[in-house]
Amino acid sequence: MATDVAFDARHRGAPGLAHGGAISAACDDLFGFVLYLVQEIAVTRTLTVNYLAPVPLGQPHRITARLQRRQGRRLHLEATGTGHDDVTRFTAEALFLVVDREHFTPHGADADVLAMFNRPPEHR
Ligand SMILES: CCCCCCCCCC(=O)SCCNC(=O)CCNC(=O)[C@H](O)C(C)(C)COP(=O)(O)OP(=O)(O)OC[C@H]1O[C@@H](n2cnc3c(N)ncnc32)[C@H](O)[C@@H]1OP(=O)(O)O
Repeated sequence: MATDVAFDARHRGAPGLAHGGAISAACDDLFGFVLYLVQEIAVTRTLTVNYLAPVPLGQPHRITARLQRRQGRRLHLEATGTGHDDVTRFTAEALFLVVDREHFTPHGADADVLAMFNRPPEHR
C-alpha cells in the first residue's frame, strides 16, 4: 500500500523541514490502512522510525508500507518514504498486535467502531 504525502507548514519542525513526529504519524497511519488489506484488527505496539535525511516541506514523498511477516498475534510491518528525486529519507518498522473488537468498544460509540471495521476512515 502506498500514499503520497507532502508535509506542509502544519508539520514543520526545524525551518523548512518536517517534524519527526509528523513523519512517524504518517507511517503509523499508513500501517493502519494495511490492516484493511490483510483483514486484521490490530493496534500499534511499537513503532521505530529511521530518519535517514531531512524531509523538506512541500516536496511529495511516497510512503510504501507492507506486512513483512506474521507470528501469531504479531504483525511486523515496514515502510519506506522516498522523494520524487528517488532519495529515501525515512524508513519505519512497527509491531502491531491483533486485538478483538472489544479493545475499542469501551472508548468509542458502537456505531463509530462498527463503521471503522466496515471501511477505512476518510482522510482529508
Ligand atoms: C481494521 C481496523 C483497525 C483500526 C486500528 C487502526 C490503528 C492505527 C494505528 C494506531 O494508532 S493504534 C493506537 C496506538 N496503540 C495503542 O493504543 C495500543 C495500546 N496498547 C495496548 O492496548 C496493548 O498493549 C495491546 C493490545 C497492544 C497488547 O496488549 P495485550 O495484553 O493484548 O498483549 P501482550 O502485552 O500480552 O502481548 C501479546 C504478545 O505480543 C508479544 N509482544 C508484546 N510486545 C512485544 C514486543 N515489543 N516485541 C515482541 N513481542 C512483543 C508478547 O510477548 C505476547 O506474546 P505471546 O502472545 O507469545 O505471549
